[in-house]
Formats: sequence, C-alpha cells, structure tokens
Amino acid sequence: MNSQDINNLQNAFQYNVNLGSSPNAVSTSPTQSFMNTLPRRLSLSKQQKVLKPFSTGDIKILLLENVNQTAIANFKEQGYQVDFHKGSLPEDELIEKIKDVHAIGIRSKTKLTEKVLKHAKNLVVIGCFCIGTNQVDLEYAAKRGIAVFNSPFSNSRSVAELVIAEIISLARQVGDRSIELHTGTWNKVSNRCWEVRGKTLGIIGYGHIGSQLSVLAEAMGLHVIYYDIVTIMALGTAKQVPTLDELLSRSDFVSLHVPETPETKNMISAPQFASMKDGAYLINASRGTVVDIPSLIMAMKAKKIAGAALDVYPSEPGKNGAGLFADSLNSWTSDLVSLPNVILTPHIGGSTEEAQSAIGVEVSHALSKYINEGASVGAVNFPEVSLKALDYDQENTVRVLYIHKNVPGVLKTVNNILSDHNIEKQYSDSRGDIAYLMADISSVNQSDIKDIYEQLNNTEAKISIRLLY
Ligand SMILES: NC(=O)c1ccc[n+]([C@@H]2O[C@H](COP(=O)([O-])OP(=O)(O)OC[C@H]3O[C@@H](n4cnc5c(N)ncnc54)[C@H](O)[C@@H]3O)[C@@H](O)[C@H]2O)c1
Ligand SMILES: O=C(O)CC[C@@H](O)C(=O)O
Repeated sequence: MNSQDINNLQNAFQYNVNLGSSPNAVSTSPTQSFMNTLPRRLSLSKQQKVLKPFSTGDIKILLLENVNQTAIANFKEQGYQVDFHKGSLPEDELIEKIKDVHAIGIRSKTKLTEKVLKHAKNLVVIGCFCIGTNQVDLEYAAKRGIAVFNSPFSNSRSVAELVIAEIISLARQVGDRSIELHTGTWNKVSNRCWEVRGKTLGIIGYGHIGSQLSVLAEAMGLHVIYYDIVTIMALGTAKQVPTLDELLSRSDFVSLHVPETPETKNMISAPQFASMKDGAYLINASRGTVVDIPSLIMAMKAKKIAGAALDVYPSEPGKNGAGLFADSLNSWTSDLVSLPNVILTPHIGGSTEEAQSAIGVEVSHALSKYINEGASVGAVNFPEVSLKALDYDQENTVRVLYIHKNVPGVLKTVNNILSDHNIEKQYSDSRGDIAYLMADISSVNQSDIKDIYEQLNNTEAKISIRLLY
C-alpha cells in the first residue's frame, strides 16, 4: 500500500460517510501519520497491536459536567482531542457541539434525548461517568448504532456512606441544631432524638448500593429489611419482604435505591406515606422522580414523617451556583426548605474523590477500548462483543465492526461478502433489535478492504460500519 493509495481509500470512506444513505455510517481508516508510525511499531515483536485505525488526533471527545481528570488524562494519552466543560450545556449548545464529536462523556445532568442525538452524525459512543443511565435515550442510541457505557458500582460505597451519615443525622436532628448554632441559637434538646441501634431500616432496591448500605447499617445495630422486584440473597441477617407495603409499615427509616424507570416514578407518594410508621424518616439518594415531593411536604407538615434526607430532585440545576435551587426550578422548593429536620444535598451521593477518580478511569478505558478495538463488553444498551486485540505482526488484517438490525438472514449476507477472504475470527451477538458483528479478516490488501466496506455498506440491515486496521 503506498501513501497515495491510503489517501484515496480514506477519501472513498469519507465519501461514504458523508453521502451514504445512513448518515450514521462511521468508517475510519489510517491516516498517513498513523501509517508512518507502523514500521517502528512493527519492530516490537509479538506486542499487542493497539488498534488505532486512524490518526487518533482525529477523534473528538466532548466531556461535560466536570468529568474527572483521570478520564481527561487517559483520553489525551490516546491522542484524542478533548473538549472539556465543567457544567452541562443548554440544549441548543449541546446540539451544536455534538454534531461532529465521536464520543461524549456526561454525568447525570446532560439529557441525551432522541432530539439531541439526531444531530450527532459522527457519534460512536457515549460514556455516562456515573451509575444512572436514565438521562440517555438508550433505545434510540442503540438504533443509531451508538454504544453507551457507564460505571455500574464505582460510587456505590460513597452513596451508602452518605446514607449512613443521614440516618444518624436525622435521628438526632443534627441538621437543625447545626443551622441554629450557625445563626447563634443554642438549643440543647433530646426531645424526639433517638439512637439508631435496634431500629429498623427498610431498603427499597437491594442492588449495589442497597446491599452495601445493608452491611453498614447492621454494623450499627439496625435491623434491615428490604424490598426488591427480584429475589436477592440477603446479606448478614437482613430479610427480604414480599411487598412494599410491608416494608413501609415496619420501617423506622426508609431508604430508596432504585433506578429511574416508569415503575419507580412517584413510587413514594401520599398512599405510601400513609402506610409508613408515625414518626418514620425517608431518605432518597436514588432519583428525584421516585418521591412525590408535595406528598412528602404534606406528610411532614402532618407530623407523620419526622424527617427526610434528599440528595436528588425532579429538576436539578445544570451547574453550581447561588440561587439556582428555587421555586423557578421546582415549584415546591420554598415549602420544602422551610421544613424542620430536612437534610438537602445537591446530588453528591457519589461525589467523593475515590469514586470520581475510579469512575474516570473505568469509563474512559471502556470508551477507548470501544473506539480503538470495537469491544463493547459492559455496554448497557448494546450486544456485548469482544475479540482480543490484534498483534503487531498480524499485518494486512482488517477488523470489521458491523452493527446491524437484528433480522433474519444478515449473517448469511455478511458471510457471503467476507467468505472471499480469510476470516480469522468472528463474534456476533444481538440484543433486542440490534446486532453487532466483529470479524478479523487477514491477508487483505487495500482494494479488498475497500470492496468489503462498499459491499457491507450496501447491505439493507446495516446500521453502521467501522473498519479498523
Ligand atoms: N445520589 C447519587 O449520587 C447516586 C449515585 C449512584 C447511584 N444513584 C442512583 O441509585 C440507583 C441505584 O443504584 P444501584 O447501583 O444500587 O443500582 P442497582 O441496579 O445495582 O440496584 C437497583 C435495584 O433496584 C431494584 N429495582 C428496580 N426497580 C424496582 C422497583 N420498581 N421496585 C423495587 N426494586 C426495584 C433492582 O432489582 C435492583 O436490585 C441508580 O439507578 C441511580 O439512579 C444515585
Ligand atoms: O455524578 C453524577 O452526576 C451522578 C451520580 C449518580 O446519580 C449516579 O448515577 O452515579
């Protein structure tokens, strides 16, 4: 392959990207700068070939919401262009920015809706640098061949520790005493202040966070019961209860650890507060939609509920700043902030140095591996497929990444195209309507690669293609 050929090929791919029937078709080929590095790399015998099929400097990553420095360092090490922003962006700016990036990293505030993603012509992958993925239209992303990754448990411990702190703080009215003293009032009281030992903690959602919380709470002498839609092994002496109502009627403290789903919307509303014990406490560090706040306010005013700790809200500001948590954001805000024994935190459950740094490493590695090698293991909306990275000495091998509609007959069509060549390895899987095929094809020259690309690009089921070599 000479340099002119490479450039021609790249132009051909570019043509396809720009003018192909699917604007989502992504294909990449090595630039001259990358090819120039090959002879030096090839001298490293049996070293793993890092599949950077293009000048990595071409890859653009948009990082929002103060994603951790560990991620920025990792992306820069890959050679990618990083556009970093401390806050989230208003929708119109987001739409402008997302148009030409290959990857985006967000946390919980950036809404990647169908409307926004429609503008993302080059987007290959989304990284949620957090646990929750409800801010992304996962199904639409998958339909567009965009893989989404998150960090499933790197901040779970941080959330569980915050909840432990809140259980004791609510039981002892620590928040109120602190506010009073900050404003000069000495109020030494024990009325309705309790030890937590021997009380019952009811955990709703016994997943990564709920089960961590369970272990920590038992160590403080709390009895733990939990409710979950699936049967989950109890840790320690915790006990699963069959209904939400049973959990609510037996618990002194109720803590929510469910994802945002249609089923969990307003899961705790007026009837559920009515089912709770008199003087019970509610903690929500899951998602703001899970608790109906006006009902909470009513239950607290009626003294049914003795205190609440909230870390999450139906609407949250997109950036830090004074005056943002106001009635203009959520109409009930001034009512809520005037209640006694209510601890309000600005969605900081997972915000510790340990968690953020670990998430930065984990998600940036997943994104780099997907961009460089096509490996989708850990994706939350996508078939999970992986092949081991190619070695440097596997010359003239192309890796085909073919994302397609999960309809009958596609593999036959694709293998007809590939069967003219030597298929070294192939792995394919599907998830719902989407399927993903990875194949390493050896002994191919430039014209073979071009031919493979063009034939695959013309298949009816194609969603997107990338060729890595
Ligand atoms: N405040 C924060 O900073 C913060 C940090 C991390 C996670 N979160 C939130 O906490 C949620 C839980 O995190 P996790 O890591 O424990 O998730 P997880 O997926 O490990 O566990 C969630 C559990 O909830 C259960 N569940 C789902 N729907 C339910 C329902 N309708 N009723 C009862 N149980 C139900 C699931 O079966 C699962 O066991 C996340 O989805 C995220 O929204 C918040
Ligand atoms: O860091 C964030 O913005 C979100 C934290 C948390 O809600 C999560 O889903 O992990």
